[in-house]
Amino acid sequence: SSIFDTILLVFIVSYLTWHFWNQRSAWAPPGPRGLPFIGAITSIRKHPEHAMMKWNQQYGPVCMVRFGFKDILLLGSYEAAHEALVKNMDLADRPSNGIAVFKGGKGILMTKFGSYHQEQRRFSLNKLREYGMGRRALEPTILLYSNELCERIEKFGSKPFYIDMEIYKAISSTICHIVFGHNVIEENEDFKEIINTLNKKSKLNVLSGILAFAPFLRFLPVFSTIHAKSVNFQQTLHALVRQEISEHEKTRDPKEPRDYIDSFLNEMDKAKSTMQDEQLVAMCRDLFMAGTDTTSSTTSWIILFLCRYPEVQRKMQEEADQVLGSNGEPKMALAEKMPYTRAVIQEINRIRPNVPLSVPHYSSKDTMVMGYKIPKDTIVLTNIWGIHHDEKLWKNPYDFNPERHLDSNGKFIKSSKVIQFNIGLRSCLGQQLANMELFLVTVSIFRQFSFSFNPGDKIDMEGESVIALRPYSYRVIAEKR
Ligand code: HEM
Repeated sequence: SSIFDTILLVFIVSYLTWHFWNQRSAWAPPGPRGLPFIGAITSIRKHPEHAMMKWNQQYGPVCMVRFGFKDILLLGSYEAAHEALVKNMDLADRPSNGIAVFKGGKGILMTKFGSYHQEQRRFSLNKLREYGMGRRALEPTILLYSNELCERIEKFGSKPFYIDMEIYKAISSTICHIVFGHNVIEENEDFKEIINTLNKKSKLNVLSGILAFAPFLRFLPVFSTIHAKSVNFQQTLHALVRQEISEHEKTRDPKEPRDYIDSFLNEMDKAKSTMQDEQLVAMCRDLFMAGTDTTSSTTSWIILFLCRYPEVQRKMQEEADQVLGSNGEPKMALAEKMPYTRAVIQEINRIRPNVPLSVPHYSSKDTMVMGYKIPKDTIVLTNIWGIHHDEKLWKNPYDFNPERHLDSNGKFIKSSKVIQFNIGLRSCLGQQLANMELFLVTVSIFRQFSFSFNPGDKIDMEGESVIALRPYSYRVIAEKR
C-alpha cells in the first residue's frame, strides 16, 4: 500500500502543480503555458519569431506566453502594437538586464522609460541630425564608405567572396564616423576585433537571443556562460570607448564640436545632471551597437534576395541607370525618382525584418491592451515578423514581391504596416540614418556591379535569428557593369 500511497501523492502533487501553473485571471490574455517550471521555452528553436507567430495565430494578437516563471506578452497584429505602443505610455519601459551588453541602466537602448530616457533621446536625435541625418550632410560620408566598399568589391575580380563582412565594415564605419569623428574600425585593431566578434555566426547565438527576451534565464547553466561572455564583451567595448573619449578631451575645441562625443562633452561642461561620463560611454556603445548589425544585415538581405531574383536586380539597375546616367552619384534627393528601388528596400524590410521581435518592452504599471489586463512587470515583445507575414495585411506574405509596394502608375506606396523600426515612444532612433544608408549603399553597389551566387553553393534564405535576423554568410560573384 505504501507504493500506492506514493503514486497517489505524486499524482496529486503533479495535478496541483499543473492546475496552479495553468491558472490565470479572467482578464488575462490567452496563450500557451507549457510545462511547469520551464513554460513554453522548449517550443523555441532556431527561429523564435516563427514559434511566436504560431502562438499569435492560435491564441490571438494579444497573447501571453509563459517562459520559465514569467509571462511574456506578444503583440501579434498591427492594431495590437498600435494600441499598446502608440496609444499607451505604460508599456514604454524596458526590462532590466535584458541584454547583458547593455546592462548598467545607462545609455538609451535599455534604459528605463522616463524623463532621463527622453532627455537622452532628444539630445541624441538632435546631434545625429546635426551630423547629418536631417540636413543630408551625412550623404558624403555614407558615399565615401560605399565607394570604398565598391573598390574592395572590385578587387575580388571574378572570384567568389563573402560579402557580409565587407558590408559590415562599410556600415560600421559610417556610425563610427558620426560618433567618434573618424573611422576607428580601420584605425584601431581592437575595434576591428569587436567587429569580427559581432559578425561571427555561432551556435550559441540562438540561446543568447532567447536570453534577450527572457533575461531571468541567465541563472541557468548554459545561459549563465553566455551572459558572462556578454558582460566581458561590454567591458572590452567600454574600455575602447573610454580611450576615444579621453583622446577627444585632449584635442577638442568647445567652439568647434567635431562629432557626437565633442557635443556631449560640451553638454557636460554646462553641468547638466544627466550628461555624465558613464552616460557618454554608454551612449557611444548603444549608438555603435544599434547602428551596426541592423543596417549591415538588412543590406546583406537585399543582396541575397537580389541574387535569388535576378530579374528584380535587373529592373532596379535599369531604374538607377535611367535616373543617374552612366556615372552620376546616388543622392537622397533622387529617391523620389526611384520608386522601384524604394519598393525593393521596403519589401526586404517586410520579408526579413531585422529585429523580428523588436527590442523587449516592459509594463511600468498594470494596464490594459485590447480589453486584456496586463500586469505591472510584464515583458512585451512586438511580433514584427508576425505582422509582416499577416495574411490579413499581405497577399501571399511569404512571396518576395516588391511590386506590392507600387501603385498602378508605378508610384511607391510607403506602408505604415511595414514596421521594422517598431512604432511609438521607443521606436528606432536611427531610422532616418538607416534609411539613408540602405538607399545610398544599395544604389551605389548595384549601379556598379551585378551580383550572383557562387554556382553550386547551398544558399539559405531563412538566416539565423539572434536578436537580429541575419543571413548566414554567403559568397557572391560581383561582375563589374
Ligand atoms: C535597418 C536598420 C535598423 C533597424 C531594423 C532597427 C530596428 C530597431 C528596433 C526594432 C528598435 C526597438 C524599438 C522599440 O523598442 O520599440 C530600435 C531601437 C533603437 N535603434 Fe534601431 N534599427 C536600425 C538601425 C539603427 C541605427 C542605424 C541606429 C543608430 C543611430 C539605431 C539606433 C537605435 C536606438 C538608439 C534605439 C533605442 C531607442 C529607444 O530605446 O528609445 N538603429 N531599432
